[in-house]
Amino acid sequence: MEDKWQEAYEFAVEVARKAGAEIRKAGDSEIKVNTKSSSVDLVTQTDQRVEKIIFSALKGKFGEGCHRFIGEESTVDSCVLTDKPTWIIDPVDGTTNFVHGFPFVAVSIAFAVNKELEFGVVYSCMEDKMYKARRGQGAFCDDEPIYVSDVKEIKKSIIISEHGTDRSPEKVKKIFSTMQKILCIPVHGLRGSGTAATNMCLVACGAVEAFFEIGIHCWDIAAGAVIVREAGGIILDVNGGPFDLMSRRMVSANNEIIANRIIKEIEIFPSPRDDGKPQLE
Ligand SMILES: O=P(O)(O)O[C@H]1[C@H](O)[C@@H](O)[C@@H](O)[C@@H](O)[C@@H]1O
Ligand SMILES: [Mg+2]
Repeated sequence: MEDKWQEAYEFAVEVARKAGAEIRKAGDSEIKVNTKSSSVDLVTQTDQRVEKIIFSALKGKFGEGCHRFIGEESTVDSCVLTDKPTWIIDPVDGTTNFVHGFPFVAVSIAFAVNKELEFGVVYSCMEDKMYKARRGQGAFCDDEPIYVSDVKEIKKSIIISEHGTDRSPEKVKKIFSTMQKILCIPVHGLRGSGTAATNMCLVACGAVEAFFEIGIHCWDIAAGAVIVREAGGIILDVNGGPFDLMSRRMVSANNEIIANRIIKEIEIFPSPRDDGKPQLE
């Protein structure tokens, strides 16, 4: 049977690598910082320019007719998944890191058809590491197969959590209360790279056991979701239900035991969905 999406997958890897090179060479002139949802939710000209580069490469190859595009800096098509082939893109995941020269910045490109994620590509451009996965065909870093950790005891785990860009006191209180409860299980450690896409790849390659966050967006996690699953991991909603790409919350983990142990400690707070539908409790 013809494999319809292999060419698109390989092209996405090429585009991610080129986009990463553009990020690396962006000089100080481009790091003119603007803000979005809060004074700490940063965006730069590089975010906008690199998204344009990615979009024009994909539209040039696949046309604008039947493919839809969801991108952090434009969301020309609203964040509603249809059955149409849909690209879900974060051109610079870890923008704050990029502005500060903190070396974890990723290009995240995911592709969905019939509302199912077909492949994900995450290029950690400062590390020059290419993570990728196609549904049902395994996960890779620089073409080497990667697998989640086999740790089942929470007290032998490292957990990643991020505080996000919302600084409202009630949310910050819940985020840090959750972190405190997890830290004092105790786990071996808490970490965070500052980019959700990279955090998910760290789960996929077994460097950490889980990453959870409330407040991320579909473009931050769509590619990482494919990579975690194909590396043998699991992704759930923070309430233990099924993962919902547009819900702006998730737990990704090496196995169900670790995922459910983390879920027990998470203090959930509301976060408006990417697709505008009412948020679940
Ligand atoms: O760099 P972004 O694309 O804005 O996403 C980041 C976010 O800024 C940061 O606060 C964390 O939520 C990360 O998990 C996101 O990837
Ligand atoms: Mg992002």
